[in-house]
Amino acid sequence: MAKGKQQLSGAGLRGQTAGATALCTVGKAGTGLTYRGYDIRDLAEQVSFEEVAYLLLKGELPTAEALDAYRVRLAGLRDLPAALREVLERIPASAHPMDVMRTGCSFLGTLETERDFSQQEAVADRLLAIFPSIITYWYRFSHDGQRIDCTTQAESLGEHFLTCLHGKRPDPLHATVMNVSLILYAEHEFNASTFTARVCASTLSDMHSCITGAIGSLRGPLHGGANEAAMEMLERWETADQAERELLARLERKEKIMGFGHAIYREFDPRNSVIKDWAKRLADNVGDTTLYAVAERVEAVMQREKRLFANADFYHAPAYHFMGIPTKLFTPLFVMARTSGWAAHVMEQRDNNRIIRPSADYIGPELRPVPPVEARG
Ligand SMILES: CC(=O)SCCNC(=O)CCNC(=O)[C@H](O)C(C)(C)COP(=O)(O)OP(=O)(O)OC[C@H]1O[C@@H](n2cnc3c(N)ncnc32)[C@H](O)[C@@H]1OP(=O)(O)O
Ligand SMILES: O=C([O-])CC(=O)C(=O)O
Repeated sequence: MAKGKQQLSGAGLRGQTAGATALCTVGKAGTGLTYRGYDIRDLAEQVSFEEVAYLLLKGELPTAEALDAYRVRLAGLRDLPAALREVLERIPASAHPMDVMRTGCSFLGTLETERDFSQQEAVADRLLAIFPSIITYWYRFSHDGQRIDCTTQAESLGEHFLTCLHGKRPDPLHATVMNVSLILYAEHEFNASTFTARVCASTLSDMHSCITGAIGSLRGPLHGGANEAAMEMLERWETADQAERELLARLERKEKIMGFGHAIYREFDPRNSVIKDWAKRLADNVGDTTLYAVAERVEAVMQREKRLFANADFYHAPAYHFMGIPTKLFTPLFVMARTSGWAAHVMEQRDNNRIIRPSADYIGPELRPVPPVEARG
């Protein structure tokens, strides 16, 4: 019993420092979020996702000239190799899009293997540029039988995604929200998926393996999968009152409510108010009278009943929905953004590496003899 308790108190490595980073601070003084010293709210208001990716991967915000060159570079890396297209065409429509992202990343690693670490920035740029093409090519082929052209001239990664998905240039409001969303999701210190990437990097593995592992970690509903799970919950409810009644019943049954709570933030998630404002604008834009109101009621009830706040995933659900993005593609969007942070962490880990290998408290049986097979059971 004492051992079990000890185990629980250390569960999830909560509160333990597991390394150093110059990339990001989460929850300093209980609240804020910064990327390389810049406040997330300033970044979300003033720059593009491409600038943030450059900041994370290369250390500083780009000059105007460097940014132009970076945009052109990323746009030139969007196309899919024929062999990858063939693989994507074989994945059924019933597959989860996160499995498509994981497979696409892993397969690309067989075609464009990172042979040595001098290629790391090139691999990171390629992954950033190609993920929107991977997911939309598969989605459009498996759902509509269409082989889309992934070489759009869209200026930004977000617009490229929306153009490929919907087959037309996006509404400027959607392009703006997508940009903000990608910035909010870009980086978050030693969260589970980034830590996965760093553990993998610490063995001196290749970039595709690190990112493939990170995608697997992000997929779960306790992490990135919460935006999809939040949407599935919200769309069941037709009015705010119904939402409140059924939410209270879920809480009574001690169910976890996806999109609420956080391992590090204690008072609020600074990304929430940003994406919430944009979700409201999108709701007004589409004339929504239900979903946003339901989401606001859920947020209020969670605060009142559990003192739990909405995290970055919660209002991303209605925001993406209002932009006509299928629910199953919500977490892949998180991948598209977080690839910048993951790759930056892989590079940082490689810069000052020691294999990550913690210890465990042993709670199994004492030393004992191996019984012969006929004596077991
Ligand atoms: C972008 C992101 O990845 S943000 C995270 C996205 N994930 C989610 O939204 C999933 C729902 N949330 C959760 O499961 C958790 O809040 C996590 C995984 C984010 C953090 O987990 P922890 O650090 O273990 O949470 P924490 O220690 O703060 O939990 C405290 C208590 O609140 C409860 N709690 C935490 N979150 C929730 C929730 N969303 N719904 C109901 N109860 C909750 C816990 O069960 C725990 O109760 P207990 O003390 O009775 O066991
Ligand atoms: O930091 C975490 O544990 C989860 C999170 O919010 C993120 O990865 O964006």
